Amino acid sequence: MKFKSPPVNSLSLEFLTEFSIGLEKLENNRACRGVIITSAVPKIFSSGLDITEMCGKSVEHYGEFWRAVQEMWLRLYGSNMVTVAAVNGSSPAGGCLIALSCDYRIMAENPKFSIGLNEAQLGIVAPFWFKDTFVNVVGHRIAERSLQLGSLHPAPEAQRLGLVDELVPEEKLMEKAAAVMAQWLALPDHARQLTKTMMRKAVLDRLVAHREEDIKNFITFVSKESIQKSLRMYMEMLKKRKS
Ligand SMILES: CC/C=C\C/C=C\C/C=C\C/C=C/C(=O)SCCNC(=O)CCNC(=O)[C@H](O)C(C)(C)COP(=O)(O)OP(=O)(O)OC[C@H]1O[C@@H](n2cnc3c(N)ncnc32)[C@H](O)[C@@H]1OP(=O)(O)O
Repeated sequence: MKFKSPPVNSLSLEFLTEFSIGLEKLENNRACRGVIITSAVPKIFSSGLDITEMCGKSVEHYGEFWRAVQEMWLRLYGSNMVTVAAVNGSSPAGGCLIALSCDYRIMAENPKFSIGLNEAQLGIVAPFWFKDTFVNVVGHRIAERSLQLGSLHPAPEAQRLGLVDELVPEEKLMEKAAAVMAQWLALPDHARQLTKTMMRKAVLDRLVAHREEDIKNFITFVSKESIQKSLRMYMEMLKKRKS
């Protein structure tokens, strides 16, 4: 799957819905045993959740948007397929969550590309299931420090922390992703799938059990004037940085 929503592959409601439907179709296709996720937008894997979806909208819209974010994660993290992220650009916040939800992460070895859960820098808090996914990849201590600081890690640091599994030159990224996919697909599906479920079930079940409460929390949180102000200021900062 190649993300192609310029300029930055931000995860809008429309993008998330299309992504989830795409994953569902592949999941239901018995001929498809694995998926490599990458980007067709130069230098950007995904800029994370579309901030405009969280600014100045109705309570109903926030609820619909958050349900779509949850749905995407439940499908990807809970997928029976082998999932490989070929991270060919920067990948903050929700973009990082997509990579973290895959079975294996390969990143282009460009130190200008960074990845991490930087929510704290926006004045918002990564939800518990973003945090759980992060902890399952890098461990509690690294996740705690990185989350509190809202760190975006340049590719070499991300590899040192275990946030990505390996770095390769950009031109070799897809070749390497295909080799990793072949290695994972060489195992019998049932054994690999049951093992994956065993490792991920507790974290998936936690969101499923608290899904409606999580939506309510998101709506309450994002509707606060202080949070709206932080998000507006962050968007302004992005635009100013450009000019
Ligand atoms: C108690 C808790 C309860 C519940 C939980 C509650 C809340 C938690 C909620 C959500 C978690 C949030 C997750 C997220 O994913 S938030 C998004 C975080 N993303 C970022 O911080 C990335 C921001 N973008 C960038 O740093 C750069 O754009 C990037 C490095 C990706 C690319 O840089 P480049 O120089 O190539 O492009 P720009 O000129 O900066 O951007 C082009 C264009 O795109 C707009 N843009 C960028 N990112 C976003 C985005 N995420 N959403 C919307 N729009 C975005 C940018 O403003 C430019 O627009 P324009 O000026 O109009 O061209």
